[in-house]
Amino acid sequence: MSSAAATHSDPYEYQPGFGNHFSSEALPGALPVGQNTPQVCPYGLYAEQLSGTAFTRTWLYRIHPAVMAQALSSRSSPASTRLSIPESEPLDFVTGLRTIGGAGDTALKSGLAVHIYTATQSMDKRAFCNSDGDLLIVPQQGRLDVQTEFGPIMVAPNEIAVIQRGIRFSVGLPDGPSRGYILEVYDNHFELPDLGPIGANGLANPRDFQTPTAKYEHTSDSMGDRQQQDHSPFDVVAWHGNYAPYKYDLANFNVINSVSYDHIDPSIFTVLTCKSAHPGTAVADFVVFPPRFEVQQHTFRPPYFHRNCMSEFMGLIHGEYEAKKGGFLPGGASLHSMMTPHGPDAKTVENATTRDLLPGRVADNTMAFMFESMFQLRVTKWAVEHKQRDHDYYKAWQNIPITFNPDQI
Ligand SMILES: O=C(O)Cc1cc(O)ccc1O
Ligand SMILES: [Fe+2]
Repeated sequence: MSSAAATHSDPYEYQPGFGNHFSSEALPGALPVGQNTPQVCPYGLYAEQLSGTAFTRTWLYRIHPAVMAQALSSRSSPASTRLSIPESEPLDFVTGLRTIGGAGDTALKSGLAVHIYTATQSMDKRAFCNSDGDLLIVPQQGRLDVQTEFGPIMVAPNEIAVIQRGIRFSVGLPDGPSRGYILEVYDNHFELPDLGPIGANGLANPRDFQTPTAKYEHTSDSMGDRQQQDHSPFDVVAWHGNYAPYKYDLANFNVINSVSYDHIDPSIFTVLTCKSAHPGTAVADFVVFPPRFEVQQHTFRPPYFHRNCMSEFMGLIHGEYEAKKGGFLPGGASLHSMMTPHGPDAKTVENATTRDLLPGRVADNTMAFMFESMFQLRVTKWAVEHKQRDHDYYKAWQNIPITFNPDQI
């Protein structure tokens, strides 16, 4: 931490070098030693991560998390909402589909979209085929009985289904009114993440993915969406190949995490990824926050405060999300756009900084998820103006205790 020679016109101190890992303290001992996210930071500061890319990031130790400044402005940009099912409206999976936002261009096969569906009716003699991209469907309420050209898939809340570009399907609602979330990617297919040093097993294991078996319908009823036809599109009697829909039960996710100290980047919870052409970045990652043990010592265990170079769309399938217990409801959704400060709410902070760090569970019976993208999502007018948008979301961070004490050390 040497300083470059100050000239008379420049009174400030600097750290020399280009692209180094720098570090700087305005008060001695303000940087935590040997870890990024202590349970309580020196001087009562808060840890906040600012990421520039997957490979460039800096930890800031500050008096107020950046989200508090934003909370003061009436134009707070993190957005949160809860979706209700319009029970009296006859909507099926396709007519009940609404787009929250997206980026890119289907014509160039580049980008993604985030949708939600609320449906009250099964698709009746109607089939759907998406030519734009692959769909990752996350039911939140009600099973989906998905008839595909490859055979049927029954997908329940806490399971996901992937239906790729061009595959015809029709959705029945065996449990009545249903809702859920959809991630659509235009570029590539979803893949399992590279496991790197994790090795051969862990996270979502290949054996737990389930692809349907052939089942055909031989009818002469008319069926079709924009296209009419006098027979069922589900008349495939046999098939083989490596392009087929599948489902996956999130309860099978083999959770890997820190068993010593510090909060790990949530990329460790990636179920599926749609890679971009740039190493280390994804068109979209599908990430889950499952029930698990938490054992990290001398650590602030919940998600840390951060400003991310990726866009984060989150939903909750059931239970409570660890960073906003009670403040984020099943069927809700939040969007923290690129570089928008966010983090745990005031209650979570208070508990996490004062609790005994005994080994314990991160809430049982919970499943939150995140669609995380390298792209900046443009939000639709429909979503921005939705009457259930939570305009009080910023209040989650208003009462974070300011614990800074410069005389502490
Ligand atoms: O914002 C969130 O709640 C998602 C999230 C979780 C986590 O454990 C670390 C970073 C992150 O963005
Ligand atoms: Fe986040």
